[in-house]
This record gives sequence, C-alpha cells and structure tokens, in this order.
Amino acid sequence: MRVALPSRGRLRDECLALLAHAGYPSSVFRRSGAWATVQGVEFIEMRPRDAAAALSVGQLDAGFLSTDIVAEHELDGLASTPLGFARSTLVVASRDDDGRKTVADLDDAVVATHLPRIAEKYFAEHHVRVRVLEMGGALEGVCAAGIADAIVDLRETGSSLASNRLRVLDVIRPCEAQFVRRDSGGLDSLVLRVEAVVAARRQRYVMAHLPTDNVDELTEMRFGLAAPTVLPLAGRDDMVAIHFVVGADELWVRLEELRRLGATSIVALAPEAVLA
Ligand SMILES: Nc1ncnc2c1ncn2[C@@H]1O[C@H](COP(=O)(O)OP(=O)(O)OP(=O)(O)O)[C@@H](O)[C@H]1O
Ligand SMILES: O=P(O)(O)OC[C@H]1O[C@H](OP(=O)(O)OP(=O)(O)O)[C@H](O)[C@@H]1O
Repeated sequence: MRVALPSRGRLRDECLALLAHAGYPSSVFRRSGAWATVQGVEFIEMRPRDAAAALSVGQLDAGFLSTDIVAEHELDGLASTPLGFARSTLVVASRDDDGRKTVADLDDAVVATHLPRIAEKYFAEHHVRVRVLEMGGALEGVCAAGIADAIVDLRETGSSLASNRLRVLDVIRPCEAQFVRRDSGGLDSLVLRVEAVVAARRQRYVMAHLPTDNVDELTEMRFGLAAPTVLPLAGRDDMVAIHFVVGADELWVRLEELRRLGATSIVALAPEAVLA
C-alpha cells in the first residue's frame, strides 16, 4: 500500500500531526523524495499535485491531498475523508476598479490560475467564454500587470486579494485537506485511525454530577453520540455521575444547559479517538 504525504507546503505539518496522533510517528518522515514503511503502509513524500497525478494513473493507493487538487485531477469519484484543516474557498476575482459585477462580465477575458481544469469546467458551466492561462507561480499582480483580467485562486483570510486590489466575483467551492484513496482493503487500519482522530477533534467528552431527579430531563435533550451514561455516586442518592460525548462546536451551549439542570463538578475533555 503506497500513500503520498505532502513533502512541503501548507498541508504537510498538519498531516504529520494527524498521523502522529493516529500512531504513525512523524519522526520517520524526512521530506521530498523520502519514503518510510510504517505498520505495513509505505508513505512517500511528494508534492500534493504530483501525488494526485500519480494517484490518477494508478501508481499510488492513497494520498493526503486537498479538495482543489482532487477536483483538478478529477479524483472526486474516489473514497475521501475531509480532514478539517487547510480550509479555504476557491474564488473567481478581478480588479476592484474594472467595473465588472458578475462572472458573465468576463466574456472574452483571460483568467490566470493554478487550477486550469477546474477553471475551464466552471466557465463552460456558466457559458462564459474565457482563455485560461495556467500559472505555476504566484498569481499576485497578474491582473494589475495586465497579464490577466481575472484569477481563479484560493482565499483564506482575503489579504492576498485585498493587497492586490482584487474582489470576488463568485465563489466556486470550499476546500480543505482530504485523505483520498482507491478502494483497497490494505488501508483499513489507516482509514479507521484517521477517521477516529478527525472525529475526535470534532467532539468533546463531558462528565458531571447531576441531581438524580433531573436525569430524565437530560435524556430528553438527546445530545451526544447516544444516550448519556448514568453512574451511581458512592454514598449519594440525590446525585449521579453522567458522561456523554458532544460536538465541539456546541460544547459551551450544552455546558450552560447542564448547569441550568443543576449539574456540578463538570469536566470537559478532548478525546484521543472517537469510533462511533
Ligand atoms: N491560503 C490558504 N489557506 C488555506 N489553505 C490553503 C491556502 N493556500 C493553499 N491552501 C491549501 O493547501 C493546499 C496546498 O497548498 P500549497 O501552497 O502548499 O501547495 P501548492 O501551491 O499547490 O503546491 P506547490 O507549491 O508545490 O505547487 C492547496 O491545494 C489548498 O487546498
Ligand atoms: O486569503 P489569503 O489568506 O491571503 O490566502 C490566499 C493565498 O494563499 C495561497 O497562496 P500562498 O500564500 O500559499 O502562496 P502561493 O501563491 O505561492 O501558493 C493562495 O494561492 C492565495 O494566494
């Protein structure tokens, strides 16, 4: 089983942290061109774009890529786990002083991008005729220099667009890191671990003491993976211990609800792994 790992760039550090968390120690990874076999999986360090190309011709079994690179190499049909980091938005942008209001105003325009296939497809779907200019390097300044009329690029904070006096004409899609693989049983263990770590990052484990009379009310609230666990407290009839898992994004609302139910000794922890 051969799996590509980013040898550099924005995806690398978080992918290594994810793998370390999943029990594949990052100390064995040495950057570009290196490979290491860990627990039966051969990890090969390469540029994500090259990994996508190799995956598309069947020379790899899996790779840590991103939504945009997956779409550019038409790998959308493969099994994929969104990883929740390297989040950005793929946008069409043009100069903020060019008078254009929508993508329809780009008819006959030149559009520079690192992602030519996505751009061609997008404009064909929108029935806008453009010439797509594939760029390998930075897109900064190409519109100001008159080399292109617009760009298709990723936006995270928006500071690159702002500093180049560009504004968004349309949003194409949200993007994030993804673990993409061909159907193959040999990766079951890696897939299970990666998904357990990603799920764990989105959840919190909560423990508390609750007045016994309020357990029914807690159960009716139906939060967590399943029904909350209710355990006796030594020498107490009036209180029980409760344990449950809740989405990280709703943690604070749930803790406030718990408090209103009379809960005390509330402890919330980040789990290491969640396999529902
Ligand atoms: N500003 C950003 N914020 C968040 N994610 C980003 C940002 N820029 C890029 N990404 C994501 O990280 C992925 C890898 O980007 P990176 O810049 O490391 O490589 P690249 O430019 O595609 O590769 P190379 O430099 O080897 O051509 C992108 O495909 C994208 O999904
Ligand atoms: O909205 P922002 O936070 O400014 O991020 C967006 C920028 O980040 C990426 O480039 P990167 O910085 O990786 O450099 P690159 O152009 O060399 O890929 C992307 O291509 C944008 O230019």
